Amino acid sequence: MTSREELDTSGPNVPLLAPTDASPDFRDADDEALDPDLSYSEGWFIWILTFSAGISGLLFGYDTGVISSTLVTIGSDLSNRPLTTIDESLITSCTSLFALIASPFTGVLADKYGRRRVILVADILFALGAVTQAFTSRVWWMIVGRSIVGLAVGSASAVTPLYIAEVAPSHARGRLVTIMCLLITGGQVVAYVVGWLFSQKSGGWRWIVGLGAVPAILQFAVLLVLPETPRWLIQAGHDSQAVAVLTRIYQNCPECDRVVNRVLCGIRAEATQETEEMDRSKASNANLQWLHDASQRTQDLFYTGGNRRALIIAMMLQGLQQLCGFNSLMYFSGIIFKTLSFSSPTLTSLTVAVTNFLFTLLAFAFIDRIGRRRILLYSIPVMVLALCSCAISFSSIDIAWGSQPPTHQDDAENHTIYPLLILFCLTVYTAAYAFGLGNVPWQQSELFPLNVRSLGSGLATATNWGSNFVVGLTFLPMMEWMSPTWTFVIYAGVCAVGWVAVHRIYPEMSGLGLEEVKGLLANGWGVKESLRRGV
Ligand SMILES: O[C@H]1[C@H](O)[C@@H](O)[C@H](O)[C@@H](O)[C@H]1O
Repeated sequence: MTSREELDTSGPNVPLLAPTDASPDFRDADDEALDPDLSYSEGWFIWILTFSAGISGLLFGYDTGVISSTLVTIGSDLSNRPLTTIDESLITSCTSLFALIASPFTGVLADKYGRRRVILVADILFALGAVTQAFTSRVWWMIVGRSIVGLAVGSASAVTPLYIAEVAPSHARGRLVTIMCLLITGGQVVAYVVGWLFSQKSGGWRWIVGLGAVPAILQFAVLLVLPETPRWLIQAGHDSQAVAVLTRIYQNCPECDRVVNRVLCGIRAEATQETEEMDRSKASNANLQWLHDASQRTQDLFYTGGNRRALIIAMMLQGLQQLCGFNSLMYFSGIIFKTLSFSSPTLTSLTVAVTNFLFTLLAFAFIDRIGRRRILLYSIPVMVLALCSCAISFSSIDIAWGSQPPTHQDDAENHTIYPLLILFCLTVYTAAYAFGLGNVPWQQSELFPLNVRSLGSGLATATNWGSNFVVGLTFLPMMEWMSPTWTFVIYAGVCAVGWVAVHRIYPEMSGLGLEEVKGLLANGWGVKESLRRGV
């Protein structure tokens, strides 16, 4: 372990540059000239770090995607009876509920023990949850297994984007975090395919859920040899290790030493400021210091204007990502397509999952070029149009939406062009969602300064899971009690309100260093400054 004082002699042999400060004019000409990021392609090391951490995304996608096929293939294998509606609701929603519980705590743990260790613990939980589900013969143990997976998904979804954002060079941060989203949506496609392959086999559902343990074990093994993020290492006082990691990250950069120093200065300035603040307020009992620090961070998050604004933006985006209703398709598209008389509802549902994956791939290619804000402002109106067209199409067919199972009032009437039109609208909606809202909110970590980053990310992730839980719980009742037309009109309304919020308060973050964002939000929402700067 190396102390901060040792760093100046152990770091790269160039003079230290002044750290970027929190001035509203957050990026000066000198920064541009020195920008490490604009003219080189990142090396293999950063890709290894990103993909290794991103396996959590695959697990997240797989474990949320398998539920629909699992439920329809369990039959009477659990507790020697068919699943009741309550069983099905509990098995489905306990995962989001426990993810909601885990995510804010993850923030505190990731500060104390490090980002990587939290991912390792999540892997153990993923594997434990998968094995519990695969070997159980009781409904209650199935619920326990799904809840353990929920804890894993909640912590992994909070800490993985944080890990990736903290290791990524700023010019590629958007793309690298989007890899996690790519793996989430890829995991959902794999889940649908595995579900389809095993659904005909007796007891096939045990394989469907049990296979979730494999990527978890793989990730555990890989992450054991990979490093912590440079930002956490500096915060924890391991400066020489941070220098080593940064040097490997920027190895392809023409002015590697200079760039490493610049990044290091920015991080150190933030870490030092935080240490000074923490030193000023010591807990009376040393054993409770971590609790004291956590409460100090919480106060800092809520009472410092810039941090509070960052939290509002992050929570707003995560809430919007879920309340726009996309996961109702993920969980219930089979039921929707069955009601619309498609001959193979599961195969039709696969179009949703595949479209989601392909357009996340497109976002991966464009996010750093178009910018986060602009991508949302372009894609949300398409979602609104698609949802409204969907609502109109639903109003044109005569469907009585019963809960178990949905029934048709008049089958002949439903065999019209409208089911195809609805499929088309839902595909367009999915494409627009995947291009924007499906991934931009996961860029959340870049909004927060170091001292409140993991707590802020944890709370934003909790908003995601809370809203996910609400949509999962309310979609079928809304379809039944309010009609499909009004359900989709409400989702369109949420998207429209969300567009206005994005337009007013979400500044463009593309290309900014993590330490520079603080300056942008310090005195206001920073929208105008960010647009003046351009992406
Ligand atoms: O970013 C992901 C992705 O869009 C998934 O398809 C969706 O199921 C998740 O809820 C979301 O967080």
